[in-house]
Amino acid sequence: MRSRILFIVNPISGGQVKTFIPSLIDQYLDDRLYDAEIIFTEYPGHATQLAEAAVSSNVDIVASVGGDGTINEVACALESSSKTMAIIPCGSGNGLARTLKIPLDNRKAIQKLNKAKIVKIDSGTFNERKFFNMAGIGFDAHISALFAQDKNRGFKGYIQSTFREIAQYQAQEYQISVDGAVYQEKAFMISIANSSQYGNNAHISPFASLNDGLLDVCVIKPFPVYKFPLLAYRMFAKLAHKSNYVKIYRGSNIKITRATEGPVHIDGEPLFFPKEINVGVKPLSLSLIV
Ligand SMILES: Nc1ncnc2c1ncn2[C@@H]1O[C@H](COP(=O)(O)OP(=O)(O)OP(=O)(O)O)[C@@H](O)[C@H]1O
Repeated sequence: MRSRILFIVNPISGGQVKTFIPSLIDQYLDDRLYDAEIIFTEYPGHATQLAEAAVSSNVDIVASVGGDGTINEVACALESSSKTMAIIPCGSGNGLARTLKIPLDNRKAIQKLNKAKIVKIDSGTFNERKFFNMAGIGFDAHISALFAQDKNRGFKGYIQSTFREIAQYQAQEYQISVDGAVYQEKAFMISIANSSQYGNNAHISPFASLNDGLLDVCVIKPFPVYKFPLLAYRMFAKLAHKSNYVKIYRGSNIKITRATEGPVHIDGEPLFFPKEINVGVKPLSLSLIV
């Protein structure tokens, strides 16, 4: 029997047009295996609504065609359901897709669905919100907020915002509790890693695992701006843990407290959160085709 698959396409992710996606699906998805439907999102949050409707329908698989933000919207609806998710990476960073080794070439990613292998991954919670790749506080939350307003999405825009802001950003004090141990840290940013990378192969926590039931709390200490290229190099070389400016704690029951409420990001999407953030993990709660 053919599986019913719904492709949810975010037309703005990655700053590239997606009009070619339906013909790629038509050409490369095996129609002996799949009965496909394709819907383009019309506004932020629409992917969650479409995926929620799919959960209570006879759709078997929901494919997110976009970046980590679109994956988050779809996965929020599918997490802990009986449905399986697929990913066709079309974002700016594609952190989760890269970690799962899903081809970035859309044709190959679609063809892979014809030889589906299903895995389960953990998901994280950041207060009441779910995340699947990375959540964070500090500089990257600040950049996410700026990037969300930028019409020119994509890697270049992200790098431009980072270089413009990095020298002015002020580190903050945080209290971090990880499975009962309490640490006081002044941090440039704190990233909670389910996967190892932010996207674009920038690995902040090279040994983070998507299926260990744990999250990595990566504290990036304040650093002189001239050290940024070395820190960036270490991330791309999967050596961030060797930096004097990076500390990684691992656990499942995490609480972060800062002086005031402020920005956070959840899978790259900016939000405003209270000063106390409870972080948890739901082991193996999302089924994914890889
Ligand atoms: N039709 C739409 N119009 C405007 N925004 C949309 C639409 N559909 C979805 N969005 C929003 O687009 C945002 C960006 O999506 P996404 O994260 O997938 O792309 P990206 O940021 O370019 O990639 P990555 O997260 O991999 O860096 C999300 O916040 C999502 O809510």
